[in-house]
Amino acid sequence: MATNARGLTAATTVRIRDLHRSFTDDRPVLSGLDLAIEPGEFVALLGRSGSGKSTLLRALAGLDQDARGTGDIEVPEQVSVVFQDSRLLPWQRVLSNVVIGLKGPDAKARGREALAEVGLAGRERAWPRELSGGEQQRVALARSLVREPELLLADEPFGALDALTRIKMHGLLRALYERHQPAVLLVTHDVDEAIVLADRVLVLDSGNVRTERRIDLDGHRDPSDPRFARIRTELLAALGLGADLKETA
Ligand SMILES: Nc1ncnc2c1ncn2[C@@H]1O[C@H](COP(=O)(O)OP(=O)(O)OP(=O)(O)O)[C@@H](O)[C@H]1O
Repeated sequence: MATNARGLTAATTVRIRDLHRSFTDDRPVLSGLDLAIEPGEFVALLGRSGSGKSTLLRALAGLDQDARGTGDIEVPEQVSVVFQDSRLLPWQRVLSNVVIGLKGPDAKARGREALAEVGLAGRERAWPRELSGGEQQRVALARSLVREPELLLADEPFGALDALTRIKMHGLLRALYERHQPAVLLVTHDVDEAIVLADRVLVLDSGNVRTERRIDLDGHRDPSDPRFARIRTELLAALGLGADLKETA
């Protein structure tokens, strides 16, 4: 089987073995976590507040200098990260933000194409402050995808958006995902968001993945579909919430 530069087999994009992370001596955040993500697989990660979702994502992104711990982490060469805030540079125009650090004579053309893909053609010369929160997140997505990542890490990318914009962003992310086919790890509090978007949903609890649910709904995923509702109930139970509390975890 083919292997890439870091020795991963072609059938795996992410592999984590026996991952331990903590910030203090008395309380481990991740304890013995194993995880594999296949190429092009969309995985959502749920868990109560403080369960270690961001810690796991940051470990995969190599951004966890504050944490101590052991374990093997294998990720592909090209990894992009999006956060809840767009992290655009306010002194750079939109197109410059998208292509920042990107090499090659066609960087700007690729940046323009990425902006068109997220519905922002014509806004290349705008300043970040001239865009709405949703538009700024679109720019952040364009900046991630223009690098054609094999792995996209997303830490509550829609957490700060209003409900309507969030639904639109779900459609956009799913369309971008289908076109570019990166593996995705999406951290979210929103159970419905996880079911709408992911192929597989994991629930993190007490330092490890305690529940894993493949989303076997084909085509358009409708929250009013009884099968969707059943999966939601299952995941809410895994989060320790009753069926009557279904908005967020
Ligand atoms: N830099 C840090 N220094 C000290 N403790 C930290 C640090 N980052 C995270 N922690 C602690 O680690 C635990 C897990 O945090 P983490 O942010 O991974 O949880 P989370 O599941 O993403 O939470 P939330 O859903 O609220 O964002 C928390 O108890 C948090 O206080």
